[in-house]
Amino acid sequence: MQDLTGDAISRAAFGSNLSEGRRIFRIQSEQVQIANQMTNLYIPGYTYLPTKPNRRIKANAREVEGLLKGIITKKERAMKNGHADGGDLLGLLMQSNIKESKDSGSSKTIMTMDDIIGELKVFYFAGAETTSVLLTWTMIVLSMHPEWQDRARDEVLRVFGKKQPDIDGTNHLKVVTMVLYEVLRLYPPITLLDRQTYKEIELGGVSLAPMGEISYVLLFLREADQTMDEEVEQLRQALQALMAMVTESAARIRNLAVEAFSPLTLPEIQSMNLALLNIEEVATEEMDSERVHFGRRLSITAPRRRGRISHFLLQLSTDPPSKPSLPAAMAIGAMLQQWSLLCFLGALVALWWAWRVLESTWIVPRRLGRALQSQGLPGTAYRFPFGDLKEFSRLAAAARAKPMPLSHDITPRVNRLCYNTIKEHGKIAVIWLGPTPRVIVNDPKLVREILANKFGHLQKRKHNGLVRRLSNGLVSHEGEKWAAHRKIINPAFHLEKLKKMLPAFAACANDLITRWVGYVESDGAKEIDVWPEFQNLTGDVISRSAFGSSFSEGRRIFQLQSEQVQTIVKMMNTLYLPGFRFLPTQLNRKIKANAREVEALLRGIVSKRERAMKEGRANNDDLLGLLMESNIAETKQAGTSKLIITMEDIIGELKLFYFAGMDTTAVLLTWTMVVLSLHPEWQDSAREEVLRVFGKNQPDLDGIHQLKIVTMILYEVLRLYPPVVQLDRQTYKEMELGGVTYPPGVILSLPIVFIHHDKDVWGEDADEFRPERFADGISRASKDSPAFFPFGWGPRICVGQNFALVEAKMALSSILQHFSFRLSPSYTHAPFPVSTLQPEHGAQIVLNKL
Ligand code: HEM
Repeated sequence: MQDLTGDAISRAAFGSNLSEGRRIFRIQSEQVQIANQMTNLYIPGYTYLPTKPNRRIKANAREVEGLLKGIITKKERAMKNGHADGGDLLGLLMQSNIKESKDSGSSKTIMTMDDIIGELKVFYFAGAETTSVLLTWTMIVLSMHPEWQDRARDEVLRVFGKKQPDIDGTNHLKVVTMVLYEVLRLYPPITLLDRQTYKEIELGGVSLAPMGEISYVLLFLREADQTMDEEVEQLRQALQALMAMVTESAARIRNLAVEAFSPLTLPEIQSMNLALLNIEEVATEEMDSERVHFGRRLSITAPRRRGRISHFLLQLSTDPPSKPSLPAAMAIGAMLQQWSLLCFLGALVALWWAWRVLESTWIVPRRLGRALQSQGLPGTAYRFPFGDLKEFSRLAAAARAKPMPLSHDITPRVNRLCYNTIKEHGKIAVIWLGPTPRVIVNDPKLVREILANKFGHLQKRKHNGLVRRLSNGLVSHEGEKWAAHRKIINPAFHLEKLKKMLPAFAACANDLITRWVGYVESDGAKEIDVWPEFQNLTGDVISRSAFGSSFSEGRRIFQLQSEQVQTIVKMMNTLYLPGFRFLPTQLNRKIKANAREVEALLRGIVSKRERAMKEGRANNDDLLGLLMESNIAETKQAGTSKLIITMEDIIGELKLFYFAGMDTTAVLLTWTMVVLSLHPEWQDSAREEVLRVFGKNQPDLDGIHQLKIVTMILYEVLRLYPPVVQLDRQTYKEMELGGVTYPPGVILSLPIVFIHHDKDVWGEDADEFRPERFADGISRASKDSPAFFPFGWGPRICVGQNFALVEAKMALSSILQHFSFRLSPSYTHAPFPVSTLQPEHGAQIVLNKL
């Protein structure tokens, strides 16, 4: 119900920007949870402390505001260009704001951007949670009273039959309305309303002074020991009594406070090793700047604050404690000893860190650079400490700044530094993105040799701990661990297992089509940005096929994983210094908090499944079930009692499925839509094939295997726009390759996108879209066969390639059955590599219902 009402607000507020809306409502729900945890004890100024909940709240608020700002700006632009539909809440709000501002004759709008953001945030707070608890209690109450459930159903069926409820009909629902009223009476979503007196008022014969609620009680105990428990308890009781009285009437505070404290004698107070006791309470003007003394050490002060409200301070002075203390000289000596030990340890850590930095940014790169140069390898020389990183960023920024024509010749935009290097130095050349040499290997034969890795001299690049938190699974394992995991994971992706997941693929594709039909029906033709739509689709597909029914938790995971990708990619394109991940920077904290949340969600899902399997009530047709079954089978075969893949390992693999399977397939579908819009003749042939094979029926696996043209098109899109533009391997032992001896520690960069566009390999038409080159299969498509590596090659080839291709064919077939499409005039062609090759400004496509 939370999902439902959040979606309802998102759609009602933002129309087609639904996916951003969803993310906002999730963050807002989290904000409510954190705020609820914090309401118990609030200390003024607390919001400024860098505590975990405070940081989280601020980061969340920034993200929500950023998202809302983006949506509003987009809407403003669309309104200016006259192609905004104003049918959603945001549109109506903005139109009304403009109209009211015009009517009032002012040049500035009445509501600023910040005001609008504030209002939108309130819609979520006020509209999502309240309506969802109403629905939830209604379901519970109607389950407890089936006779009312039946009456409500009879009424609904009488009014609507099985048709979609409409607004006229809802006005005729009498029983349903009565039920909802009664639920609202018994379970009001908001249980309590508060108001604060601001001037003196009379209410029910009692005069209430202007007064706030108790803001907090702070007990500050220093060096307390057990013998004081009793006295502390006494004082605590007195404080509670005081608080109870304070709330009665501010006018009577002083007298009652004295009463409460008079039983506490001075010797009692003195016997306590209580250095400071501090109560702050919002009080009245009457108490203003008044100090009331209790004996010698206890006083109450009420300093003025901002005229109207003042603070009420109860204080014990800090006389020397009665406990015998260390002689001053000894205490100072002990402190110095501790201090010098700390300094010494600090200096050791600093020295170690300085050595690590020097070694990694100066000694090692110079040694490796000399080893490569001496063999005549062309390329750039190392420059401390960034190498070509700054040039890389400058060229990337320059390439991004310019729009590119609607052509498939994308390599100069995707990686300008690599493009320039290949042009200047040839197909094998060195560059330095930071202090590690990177050899570009733009040769399919050598790429196959590297990916085959027959002698085990190569490994995946070792990423730092933060990157590993994104996807610590198969893709980053090496050696025996990789082999054991791959053996267990492989069966889960076999074609016959995909058959079991097909209903999940179909359900997600149907959701997408229903949503798109909804968009189009209201407008005839409709422009949508298909990139976020496909991200949602592929995230949903992984969630459903990995977790079956625990699919809604899956949604939250894929949103967090997408966010992680963005943050980590940002970090990977900067210079990484050893130990950096331990610093509490905003980026590091965000990555860790997200990783913790994803891991906790996954741990919950896996434990639930383990329990269900033990109780024999698990349905193991999803990826998680298949993985767990295969794990048990392999463990039994190996004759060990401990499972080969631990709970932590399974969590790592599941995270990886999201990371590896989501954006990759989403960009494949996105570029396919763009390319088929540019080449309508291929769109038509693909549609003819799909209609010939399936008619208007739901695509099935047998039919999917018969799709020849669709397959050729997907291959050609994967060639021109490979989702993974480059693969990296790092030498781990000395090795020989193409006549050069590489020392350990060199990165071999395999620029898939450059190989896929190389005219020497594919012919003069390499930059053109010609799916027919795949008519006789992959190996005949290029001169130097095979030179097609979208899923990698060799033992580490993508385990999910069948999954991705079946998913893409299912989605594309469903789209072709229902729509024709073309590029929108607002589309800007801007392929850009983030972790995958993404459309930088989205992919705006105009859909026409067939
Ligand atoms: C169009 C979609 C996809 C593309 C282009 C793609 C591409 C790749 C590539 C290039 C690799 C090799 C990485 C390397 O050698 O360094 C890889 C590995 C991998 N992919 Fe995919 N992938 C796609 C979809 C998926 C899906 C849907 C899943 C899972 C649900 C998946 C899971 C994996 C895994 C687990 C590995 C690691 C294999 C290993 O190291 O043994 N991929 N993928």
